Amino acid sequence: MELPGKLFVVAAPSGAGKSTLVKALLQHEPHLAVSVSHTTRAPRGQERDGCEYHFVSVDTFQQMVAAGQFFEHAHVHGNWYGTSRSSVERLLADGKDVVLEIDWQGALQIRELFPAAMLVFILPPSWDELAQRLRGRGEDLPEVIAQRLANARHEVAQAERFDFVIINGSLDRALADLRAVVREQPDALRFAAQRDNHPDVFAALDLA
Ligand SMILES: Nc1ncnc2c1ncn2[C@@H]1O[C@H](COP(=O)(O)OP(=O)(O)OP(=O)(O)O)[C@@H](O)[C@H]1O
Ligand SMILES: Nc1nc2c(ncn2[C@@H]2O[C@H](COP(=O)(O)O)[C@@H](O)[C@H]2O)c(=O)[nH]1
Repeated sequence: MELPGKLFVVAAPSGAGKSTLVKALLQHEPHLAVSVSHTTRAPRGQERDGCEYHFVSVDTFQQMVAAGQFFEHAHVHGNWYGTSRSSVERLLADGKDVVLEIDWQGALQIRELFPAAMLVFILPPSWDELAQRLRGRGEDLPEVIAQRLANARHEVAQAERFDFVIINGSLDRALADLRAVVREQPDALRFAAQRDNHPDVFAALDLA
C-alpha cells in the first residue's frame, strides 16, 4: 500500500525513552506528527483521553479490530494497543509525515502493509539504566515495571529486524541520530554499524 506521505516507526522496550525522543523530535521537525494510538490499558499519571492515547474498553477495541479499523494492533504487557487508520489518514491529509510510537510486533505489521515505512529501534544503554528510567518515571506499579523489564529481553532481541538502531544514552546524541534518520537514512545507524561502533553496549544487552 502507498501513502501520500512518509511513515516512521519508532519502537523500543518500555522506558528506553521513545516518547521523550519523539516529543523532542517533533519540536525540531514540524513537518512530522505523531499518531495517537488506541489502548485498553488504564490512563496513568496525567494522561488524558485523546492526547497520549484513546483509552477504550476491550469490547470497543475488539469491535474496531473486527471492523478493520486498525493498520496494526498487538497485545503488549497485558493490554491491547493499535494504530487506527483514521488517525494516520487524518495527519497525512493535513500534509504531515507520520511517526508511530509502537511496539516491535506492530512495527513489523506496518512494514508488511507499507514497505516504504522506516523502522527505528531505540536501545537503552544498559539494563540497569532501563530499570532506573522505569522506576524514576514513577508512574508504574513495581509489578508492572518487573513485567516490562522481563519483556524487554525479548523486545531488544528484535532490534536486528529494524532499518535503524539508535542508542538512547545521551538524549542529545539520540535526538541527533533520530533527526538524521527522518532526513536522510544514514548507514551509520544500521544494526551492524551500531554494533561495530558500540560493542560494549551490544554486549551488555546480550546482542553481540
Ligand atoms: N537519554 C535519557 N537519559 C536519561 N533519562 C531519560 C533519557 N530518555 C528518557 N529518559 C527518561 O526515562 C523515562 C522513560 O522515558 P519514556 O517515558 O520516554 O520511555 P518510553 O520508551 O516512551 O516508555 P513507554 O514505552 O513505557 O511509554 C522518563 O522518565 C524519561 O524522562
Ligand atoms: N503495536 C502497538 N504498540 C503500541 C501502540 N501504542 C503504544 N504501543 C506500545 O505499547 C508499549 C507500552 O506502552 P505504554 O504507553 O503502556 O507504556 C510500548 O512499547 C508502546 O510503544 C500501538 O498503537 N500499537
